[in-house]
Amino acid sequence: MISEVCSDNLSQLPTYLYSAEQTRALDHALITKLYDRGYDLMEKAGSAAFKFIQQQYPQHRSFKIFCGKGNNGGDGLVIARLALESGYDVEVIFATELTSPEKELSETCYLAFQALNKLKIKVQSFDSWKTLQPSAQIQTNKTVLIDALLGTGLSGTVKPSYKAVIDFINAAEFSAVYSIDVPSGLSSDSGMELGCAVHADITLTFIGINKGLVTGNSRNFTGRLFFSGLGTPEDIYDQVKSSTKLLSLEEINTESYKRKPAGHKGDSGRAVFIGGVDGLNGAAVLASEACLRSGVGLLTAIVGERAILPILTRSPEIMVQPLLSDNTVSQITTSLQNAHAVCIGPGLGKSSAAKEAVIAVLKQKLPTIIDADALNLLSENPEIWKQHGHSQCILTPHPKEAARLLNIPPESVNQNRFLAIEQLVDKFACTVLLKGSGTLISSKRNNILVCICGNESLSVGGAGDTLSGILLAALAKSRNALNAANYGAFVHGYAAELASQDGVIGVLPSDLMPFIRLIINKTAI
Ligand SMILES: NC(=O)C1=CN([C@@H]2O[C@H](COP(=O)(O)OP(=O)(O)OC[C@H]3O[C@@H](n4cnc5c(N)ncnc54)[C@H](OP(=O)(O)O)[C@@H]3O)[C@@H](O)[C@H]2O)[C@@H](O)CC1
Ligand SMILES: [K+]
Repeated sequence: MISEVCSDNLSQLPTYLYSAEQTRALDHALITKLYDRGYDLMEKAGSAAFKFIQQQYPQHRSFKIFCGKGNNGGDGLVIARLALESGYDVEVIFATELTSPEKELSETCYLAFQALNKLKIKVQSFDSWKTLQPSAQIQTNKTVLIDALLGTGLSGTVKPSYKAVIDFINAAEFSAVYSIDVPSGLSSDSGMELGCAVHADITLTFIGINKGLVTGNSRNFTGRLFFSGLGTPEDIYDQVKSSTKLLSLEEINTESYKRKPAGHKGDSGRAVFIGGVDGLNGAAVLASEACLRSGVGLLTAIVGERAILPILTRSPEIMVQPLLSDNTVSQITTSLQNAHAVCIGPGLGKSSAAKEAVIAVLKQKLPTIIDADALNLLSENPEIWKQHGHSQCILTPHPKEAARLLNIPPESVNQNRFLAIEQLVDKFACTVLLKGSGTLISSKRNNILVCICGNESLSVGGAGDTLSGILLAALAKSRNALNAANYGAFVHGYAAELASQDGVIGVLPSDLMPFIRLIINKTAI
């Protein structure tokens, strides 16, 4: 069975995600158990890929198959043979010159090459193919380009000869670009392009889903991502332990989010939000409303003066007070007396009152969400966390905030989000939610969840504030930081998808509110 890797299919997808090395171990275990040779598995992968292309593009009878010299290229050669046997018009183009196939191709790829050779098809190198057909004459209409250049075996920056091919593919206007296993050039470990990568319309990946296909920049390249387990038996997966999981509702205990029929407001969680000072008032409005729509029982918002009126106008249910600049500590200590959870940071600013507020909050040792400016205050004043940090916190950095917390350049976070979250968890010993496409959540070493819900509608100001509000309600109700982080990320991302039904552009974080409510009512059962 082939399933699309998307929020609607989470229950059908495998639980674990794998590194390139782990995928190789899975392949090896599978070949040892079920097949005589790696080539039989390649036949299976190629055949699944060919059938899927036929299904996706029934009108297209022309394939241009770009191959590398490893097993990813071998998959392409199997597709080429099957397509020729089915009467398709096929061209096979190797990225570089092939002078001695037996020596240059991987062992398994060479077997696929020999099988294809029996059909007497001419295999060309990219350079000679390009010379013979100036780009103006290259037939792209009704032609599917199959990208079998590089798969999980890519290491280091893409070599110039391959980059030239990838640049050509991205510039040409084929009807569709279909990547086998991984868009060539994308790291299947980090989700970042290694110099360049193919922009696919569809990617079909096999056996295990690579971690790099669901986070980082992967969505810029994979197009729609599909997965086929190729009938791999369950016990093969038991042989390769992964510490990274796909976040689905099965990972979340939604029991605490239910309403008791005879419950009262305190049972639904008492929460306090601190932030939204003047100039940044909107953060408080969005976070407060998202918190209410996420079902919190009672919310107090301690905010800048100018946020009071808009908050009360939108949501008179909220108890609002101005954040005092001269008596911050006692104000916060009093407000938190009966609270189940607190969120500090969105629109907080970095004034001395803000710093005092962060310390006062941490001293209470309550379940706490630390976001935005509160994170920056921790970066600039590391002694605050050293003295007052605790494990019931959720830190919610975006990559730049994460870089500041770790005192490393932002590129280092982006190049390896999985490593960055491990370092954050090591350093802060609490739950961390690393924002970005394919949100990562972790509360202990060797245990990372990847949330694939959400889309580019969230790349606007205010999206993070809305997430903070959802997390605050979840934390006030569950009082379990990891569970609340998982649920909050799921609800926020999925609400963004539902709010984007007419397109992702122009969706406002405030548009998410009815969908937040809808998802919580549907899932907290
Ligand atoms: N295992 C199995 O049985 C099955 C595996 N399957 C398939 O195999 C794929 C994995 O195959 P793989 O391990 O052979 O690696 P692959 O992705 O083809 O890359 C190796 C090639 O890339 C090259 N290369 C590397 N770095 C480079 C760079 N920076 N820039 C440029 N080139 C670079 C490298 O060249 P070299 O460095 O050796 O000169 C070598 O030629 C997997 O994704 C799936 O599609 C399926 O058929 C199921 C069965
Ligand atoms: K590929």
